Order: sequence, then C-alpha cells, then structure tokens
Amino acid sequence: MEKERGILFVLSGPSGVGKGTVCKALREQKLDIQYSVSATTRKPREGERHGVEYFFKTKEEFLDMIENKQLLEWAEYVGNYYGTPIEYVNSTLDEGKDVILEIEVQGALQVKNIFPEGVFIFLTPPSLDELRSRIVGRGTETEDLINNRMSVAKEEIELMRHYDYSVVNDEIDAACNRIKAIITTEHCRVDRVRPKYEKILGDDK
Ligand SMILES: Nc1nc2c(ncn2[C@@H]2O[C@H](COP(=O)(O)OP(=O)(O)O)[C@@H](O)[C@H]2O)c(=O)[nH]1
Ligand SMILES: Nc1ncnc2c1ncn2[C@@H]1O[C@H](COP(=O)(O)OP(=O)(O)O)[C@@H](O)[C@H]1O
Repeated sequence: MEKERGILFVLSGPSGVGKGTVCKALREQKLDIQYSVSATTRKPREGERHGVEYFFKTKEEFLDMIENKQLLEWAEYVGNYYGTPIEYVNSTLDEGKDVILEIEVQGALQVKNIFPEGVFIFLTPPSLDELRSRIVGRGTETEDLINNRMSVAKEEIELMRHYDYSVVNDEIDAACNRIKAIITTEHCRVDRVRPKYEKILGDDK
C-alpha cells in the first residue's frame, strides 16, 4: 500500500487563549505528531531556548528567510515577525508523519491557501474577560501590549468562520481531549484513507 502523506494540523486562536499551554500539554502526552518550531524576531522570554520554543532571529535574518522562500507563512504580530520554516513541514509530511503548527490567525489563513487539505482548529477562550485575565495573569506583557492584544483578539475571533473546528479552552485537559478527538476523526475520513487502498481496488472503482 502507498504510504500516505502526514496530515497538517493548524492550531490557532487569539493570543493568551492558551495555545502554548495546550500544545505543551499535548506534547507531554507523547502523541504521534511532530511540532514545528517557528522563527521569530521577538526577544526570548526567561527560560526560552533557541531551537526549542523558537528560532530567535534578527530582523535582517528573518527578512532573508522571507526573501529566500524558506517560510511557509509569516506574519507581523504586535511588533515582531513570526514564521514557519517550510522545509521541516514538507519533509515531515512526506515521511508520512503528522505536523502541528501553533500560529496566530493571519498566518493560519495563509497556510489555508497553500494547504487547503490541512485541518484548521480554532482555540477559543470561555469568555473575553477570561482571555484578558489569562494575558494579565501570564505577566509577560505591559498594560499597552495587553490592550493591543485584546483588540487584535476581537478581530481574530471574527475569523473563526474560516476554520474546520472550534475548541473551547476551558480546562486544559478537556481542550487536549477535544484536539485528540479531532486528530482521530481526521485519520478516519474516507477521503484521506481511500487513496491508500487504490492499488487493491485497481481500476474497478
Ligand atoms: N503566523 C505565525 N504566528 C506564529 C508563529 N509562531 C508563533 N506564532 C504566534 O505568534 C503569537 C505571539 O507569540 P508569542 O510572542 O510567543 O506569545 P504568546 O503565544 O502569546 O505566548 C502567538 O499567537 C503565536 O501563536 C509562526 O510561525 N507564524
Ligand atoms: N484552560 C486554562 N485555564 C486557565 N488558564 C489557562 C488555561 N490555558 C492557558 N491558561 C493560562 O493562560 C495564559 C496564556 O496561555 P498561553 O498558553 O501563553 O497562551 P497563547 O499561547 O495562546 O498566547 C497562561 O498564563 C496560561 O497558564
């Protein structure tokens, strides 16, 4: 049987909704899925390591990556650039492994144009008040940046309609279980599974 290409999952949603937290919890569960590491011009936060949370780049280095078409997508977000290195995504999918991207909404929509067969999951906060208190609680942003992120968040929630699934991040475990259910469901879809059986089915389709 032909080896299928892996499935690209894109987890997106407003800043502070818990994308990083949920992705980290998923990683701890050792799912059979690969996590793409993004490039960014943002300064590392306490404890962040180059090549683990992000590839930390200067603006010049980042612009070179865009110029050399090394990014699947990129976006400027609250004053910094973020982008997904394309090589890792393509080679991992070619090996038949699933990949998950954790990216903001503008980038997710760019990926949708390039990989319409990808699975787009929008993580939502239980409420806007809860979203603000998560951003404040994380304590990594100044008051101005928090207001900025909240107004970006409202515009982003508008764009939920372009996604395949919406997952509310009320409890981390519950959100992880919903995402795992989506991954399982997508692997069971006939349009994904059928090409694998084409040799067996021959020409009598
Ligand atoms: N478009 C795009 N967004 C990214 C990428 N990597 C991270 N992001 C998003 O950039 C936003 C800001 O990330 P970060 O500065 O780490 O803050 P945090 O996610 O709010 O903790 C988040 O919404 C991330 O999901 C990427 O490669 N491309
Ligand atoms: N389900 C949840 N319940 C309560 N707090 C959460 C939950 N998910 C995330 N958080 C908290 O919200 C804050 C923002 O989460 P983070 O993962 O950094 O968001 P994002 O990556 O979407 O910007 C963090 O302080 C995190 O601990």
